Amino acid sequence: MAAAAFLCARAAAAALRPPSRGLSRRLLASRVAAASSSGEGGGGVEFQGKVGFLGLGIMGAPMASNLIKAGCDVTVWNRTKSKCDPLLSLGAKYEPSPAEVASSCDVTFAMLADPQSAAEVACGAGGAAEGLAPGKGYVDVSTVDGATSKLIEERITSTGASFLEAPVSGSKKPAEDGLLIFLTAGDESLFKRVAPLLDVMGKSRFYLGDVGNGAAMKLVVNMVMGSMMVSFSEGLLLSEKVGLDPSTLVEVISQGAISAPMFSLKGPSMVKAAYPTAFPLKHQQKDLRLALALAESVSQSIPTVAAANELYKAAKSLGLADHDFSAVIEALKAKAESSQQQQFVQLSCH
Ligand SMILES: NC(=O)C1=CN([C@@H]2O[C@H](COP(=O)(O)OP(=O)(O)OC[C@H]3O[C@@H](n4cnc5c(N)ncnc54)[C@H](OP(=O)(O)O)[C@@H]3O)[C@@H](O)[C@H]2O)C=CC1
Ligand SMILES: O=CC(=O)O
Repeated sequence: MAAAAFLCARAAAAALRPPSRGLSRRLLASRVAAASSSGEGGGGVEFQGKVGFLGLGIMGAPMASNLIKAGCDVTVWNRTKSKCDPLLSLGAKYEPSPAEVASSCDVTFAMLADPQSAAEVACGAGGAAEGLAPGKGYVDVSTVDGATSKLIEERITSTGASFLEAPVSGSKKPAEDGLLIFLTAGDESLFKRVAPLLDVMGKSRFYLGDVGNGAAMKLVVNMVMGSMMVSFSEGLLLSEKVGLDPSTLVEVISQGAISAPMFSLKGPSMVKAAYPTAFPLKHQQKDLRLALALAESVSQSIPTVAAANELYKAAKSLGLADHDFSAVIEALKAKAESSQQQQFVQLSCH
């Protein structure tokens, strides 16, 4: 079972593709109903309990918002309390700690920045585990490494509650549109229980077996994405250097075999040196760092990813950590400038 991946076919949800900007309350509510009545997932029991949501950043806020719009009874918490306000205006309740959210809800989702914050919010003082008990569920949708996920699982299940890791593929807009891809692993009955909720927030869900497999799948996907972005950046800069219009390159790529939504989406703003944050560069670098450790654990060589990681680190040191990850192109520009300066110094010295 651990190695087997099951994509749950959800014909009803697939038929309910969202409009281009966000999902209407009616559409979201119908998604809950469709997923609940589809009968798949061990009975497709309708989710009627209370839902907690911890972490209202770029991803957590629209995910929680979609649950509220779908008619779920949602209680939120965020370290920076002001980020709860838009959700409270939509009808969410508030509790002052992760423990209190978990104790007042049947199932609690967590969407935190990194392994450290995910572990702290789940297992630290006032953390979710303190409010959990048998019958409750904890679903961590943050991108972390398998070891962190297993540590969280151990603490959560020690309370008698059940645990599901469920990192997501898809960025800010897919989160707004309810089009995320869930990469889940862990307690299969919890997976089935929260399926109607996952179907509100996402377009598909994979169940991958043991805890760690969801994290690993997410890291592999994101290491490919991070390297693709570096390669794309190199292409944009080279095209410009040799006198081509990089906007034309974006168009050419969009029509061929290497076309990818990411290139079409990010390319036009990258050409204008604009990097509105959808996926923060610091998180992409974190994912590459974790993917490198994953590869190391099985002695797998991933030299392209290692090189890409260095570039994201350089971009962070240029102050670009909170920009979109497409700002990695600025690290390449800085490299080109510094090698030009070095050439100039060498020429002047001779
Ligand atoms: N953005 C994207 O496109 C995608 C991101 N992801 C992953 O999802 C996760 C969240 O990403 P995103 O929403 O973009 O990130 P953000 O940086 O926007 O949000 C991070 C969240 O974590 C909270 N947080 C950070 N440190 C702590 C801490 N020590 N204690 C408590 N809370 C903390 C923040 O709280 P506060 O508001 O107080 O800072 C905030 O709620 C990451 O793991 C990321 O890799 C996955 C898919 C896509
Ligand atoms: O983790 C980022 C994403 O776009 O997926």
